[in-house]
Amino acid sequence: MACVLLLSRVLPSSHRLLRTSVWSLSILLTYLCYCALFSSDTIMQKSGDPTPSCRRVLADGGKRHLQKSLSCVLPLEAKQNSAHASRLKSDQRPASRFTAARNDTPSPPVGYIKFGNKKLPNAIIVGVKKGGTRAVLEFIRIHPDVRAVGTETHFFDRNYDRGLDWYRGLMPRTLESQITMEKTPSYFVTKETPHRISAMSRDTKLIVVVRDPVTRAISDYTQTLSKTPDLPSFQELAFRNQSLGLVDTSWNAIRIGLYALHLENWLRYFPLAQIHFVSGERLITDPAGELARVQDFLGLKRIVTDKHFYFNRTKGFPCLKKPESSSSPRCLGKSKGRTHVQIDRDAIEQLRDFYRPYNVKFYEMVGHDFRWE
Ligand SMILES: Nc1ncnc2c1ncn2[C@@H]1O[C@H](COP(=O)(O)OS(=O)(=O)O)[C@@H](OP(=O)(O)O)[C@H]1O
Repeated sequence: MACVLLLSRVLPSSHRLLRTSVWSLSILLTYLCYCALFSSDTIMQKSGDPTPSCRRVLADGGKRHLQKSLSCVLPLEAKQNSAHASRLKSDQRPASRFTAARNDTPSPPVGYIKFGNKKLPNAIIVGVKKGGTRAVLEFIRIHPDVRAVGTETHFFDRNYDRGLDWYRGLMPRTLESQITMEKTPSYFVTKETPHRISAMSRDTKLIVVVRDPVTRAISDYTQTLSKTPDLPSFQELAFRNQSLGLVDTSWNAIRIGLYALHLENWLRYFPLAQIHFVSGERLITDPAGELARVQDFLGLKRIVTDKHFYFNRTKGFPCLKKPESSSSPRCLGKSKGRTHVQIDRDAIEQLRDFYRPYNVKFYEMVGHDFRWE
């Protein structure tokens, strides 16, 4: 622009035509310079790679923004694996598999790194509903060699038609040394499930969290009542005729507690040694002890120990201690540990009498007395 002004001063005023041409040329040149300078930014915006807010973070380049920058470019799975990688690091475990993510060596763009592969589960928590399945999954998945699907997949009971590739797609990525897990408590009482799981792999390890069937039924009812307030009373549903002590075994809350019957179906497809039973009661009084047995069963080093738990008096349950990376301890949500509906003693006694022979049979089958009295 300065050149143009200079030119227009030195030229005589009679050369108006020439001056107009120089002005036009200068405007054109200015426009071209502008385009050349700012075109790269325009292209980045159009390609839509980072979101605008992420672009700001990336442009800052400050160290404290690195974490946020990663979350801008990493896909969800890579983020989870990145979290897992840092967890391994804090456990002082070898980080050799994660060297690709270090920025002191040349590496591909972070957004394209994917750790491990999606594998079908090696171990499944198959039941029982309201037994304490969520607690077992959340406790075992703090083990660095375990990765799990957070939600219940219901593949083997409701989604079987979608096929194994769909199921595999739900799984988190795992490294060779890690095991994949999921939990869906309704599997234990679904007739087709044992056969379907054995068709996927006869080596699948199965975990069943069992709890006194009477307390379990009340817990089940309490949950349903919280969603359906106009439900008939517990007694109305549990008995065909309460004065005669006739229990209604067609009611799911009762049927689920017939553990011996359901187990018979599983034993047609899996040896007992491949099924591990967790005591729902001991899971509350001694979570570390139960988790030690779960880790042994899964062939894992005992890494989850009593140092990971504390008893939360307000909640009335064990919770996970505050992890280094987080500001708050981890207790299970409000849907776990609801105050149970009060059921009269007679009804409870009748149900205890009803379940006793099934419980005894179950203790014999598994070789362990759970002492539900
Ligand atoms: N640590 C800890 N925190 C909270 N709750 C715990 C814990 N350990 C076991 N439990 C018991 O788990 C019961 C819920 O069982 P599930 O997780 O299998 O329920 S569900 O089937 O997934 O809905 C839940 O049952 P209710 O107390 O009847 O709600 C708990 O008693």
